[in-house]
Amino acid sequence: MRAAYGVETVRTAERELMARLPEGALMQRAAAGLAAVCAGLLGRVYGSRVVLLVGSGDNGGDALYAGARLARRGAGVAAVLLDAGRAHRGGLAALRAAGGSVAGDATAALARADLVVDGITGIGGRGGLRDAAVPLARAARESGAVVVAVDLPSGTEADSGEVRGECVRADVTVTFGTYKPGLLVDPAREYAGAVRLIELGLDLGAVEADVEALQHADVAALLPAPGAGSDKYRRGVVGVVAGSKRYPGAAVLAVAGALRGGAGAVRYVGHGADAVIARFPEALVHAGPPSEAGRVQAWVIGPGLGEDAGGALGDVLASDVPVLVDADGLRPLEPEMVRGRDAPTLLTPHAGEAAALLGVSREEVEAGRLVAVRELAALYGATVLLKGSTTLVAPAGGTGAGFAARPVRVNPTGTPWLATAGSGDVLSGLAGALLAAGLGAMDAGSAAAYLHGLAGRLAAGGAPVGAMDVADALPGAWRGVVGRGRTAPGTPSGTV
Ligand SMILES: NC(=O)C1=CN([C@@H]2O[C@H](COP(=O)(O)OP(=O)(O)OC[C@H]3O[C@@H](n4cnc5c(N)ncnc54)[C@H](O)[C@@H]3O)[C@@H](O)[C@H]2O)[C@@H](O)CC1
Ligand SMILES: Nc1ncnc2c1ncn2[C@@H]1O[C@H](COP(=O)(O)OP(=O)(O)O)[C@@H](O)[C@H]1O
Ligand SMILES: [K+]
Repeated sequence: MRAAYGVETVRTAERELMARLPEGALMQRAAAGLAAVCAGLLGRVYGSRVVLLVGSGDNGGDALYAGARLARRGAGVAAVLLDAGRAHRGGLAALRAAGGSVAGDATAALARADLVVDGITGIGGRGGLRDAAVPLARAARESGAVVVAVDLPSGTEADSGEVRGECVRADVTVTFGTYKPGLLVDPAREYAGAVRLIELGLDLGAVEADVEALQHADVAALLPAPGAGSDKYRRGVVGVVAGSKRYPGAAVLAVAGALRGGAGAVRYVGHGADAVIARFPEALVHAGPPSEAGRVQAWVIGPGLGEDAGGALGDVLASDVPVLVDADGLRPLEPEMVRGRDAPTLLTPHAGEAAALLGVSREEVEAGRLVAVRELAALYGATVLLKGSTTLVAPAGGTGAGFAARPVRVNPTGTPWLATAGSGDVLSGLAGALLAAGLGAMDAGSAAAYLHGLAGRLAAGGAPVGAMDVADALPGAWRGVVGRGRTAPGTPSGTV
């Protein structure tokens, strides 16, 4: 599990550690790690040109001390100070002592740079870059130099992943002590590039993370495997209420996801029965209301249902088994239809559907995904999986302190190739099968998103794919997770 902690938690842990270490030791650890990453990126340090963008806090201090280390190895290091009177004094003295300088002309220095170190703001930055820093962020981006962000790309919000206005776009972010939520969640994640963690020795073992990301080994441990005593009922029967005369394909895709998710059997209810049977003769189909379709261990309702989702929705929500509500099933959904349920409910909106449920704009949801997913989980008292470029899963909750303390999961495996019609239907079926197998709603949602992302990558291989290709790649993704997860835990390449 990869964990990310918010600013207050990081500051508390840093204070506790600093009290046990000589003064400045932590900043030296950070600067040493930062300088080592920069040296690796430069290849040859001697003779290279490094520009430090230095804000007035400790983030700038890290940049200055790292710059001093590079200057001692023969790099030409120039610091651009945002506020000359407030730059970190010790760091500036160290840079000067090592032969570095303060740049007179920032634009000229940036134009010649091989590597730019962004030390404008870290966890102390608030509310987007201030005016004086904006042209520097732009010039860094346009310089063609490698940009290394210190702790966070300046201009991103550490706790929420929000980006307000101009922001430094980094090739690599060297973060200290722990990941911060903003490094894992879009839109900020996109600005961070590849993220490298430098351990500082913070003691966060007893603290609940704010955001966490499953890794191969975590998912491998969650996925069900049939045993000698298994039969189709014990493996879990999924009921799928999806598709309509207008959208029969959604039924096929949701059933495909459910079958590849390990369901012992799939009961399909709706107007897409002929299409479902033509593609999946193993499906059991039923024309009547869901409550008369026979026993299931979980329901999936919504993909491609069209306008008349209301009756069937009431029917499945009245059941005593887990229910996943997606797409058209979300439209008639009111909080009170979900809040009183004893069995888990998992809602899987994309940003537009989440916006409609919250009564805000889609842009607002996309700009503040963490806030939106937590709000929805509180409003509906349900687990919520918010789809998109970084899919998030928030635990069912109320508004109490206990709720706020539980981590939101972020999926690290996604790929933009998944943004294709019907791929969400596959995800619904897949997550429904995991619910039917007995996984809790958080685990079912996050393991499904993980496999779905991997399947998208496998199917795409760098070229466009359709939703059925993603479904067909699920067994390969499953095998990859189970096989690798037991021997060599790790994330797929290219993800944080
Ligand atoms: N506390 C510690 O023990 C350690 C802290 N470290 C570094 O210290 C950083 C935190 O330092 P600080 O608390 O001094 O905070 P920062 O250096 O992140 O930022 C605070 C400074 O930036 C200015 N500022 C705030 N918002 C701004 C904006 N939107 N645009 C431009 N300037 C803005 C403020 O006026 C303030 O001077 C971490 O991110 C990390 O890089 C590391 O050295 C590791 C050890
Ligand atoms: N930019 C993106 N990067 C990664 N994944 C994405 C992106 N956009 C969409 N996705 C994923 O693609 C799937 C689309 O689902 P959805 O929006 O429900 O579409 P549909 O209703 O057509 O199936 C979701 O799993 C979502 O997380
Ligand atoms: K920074």
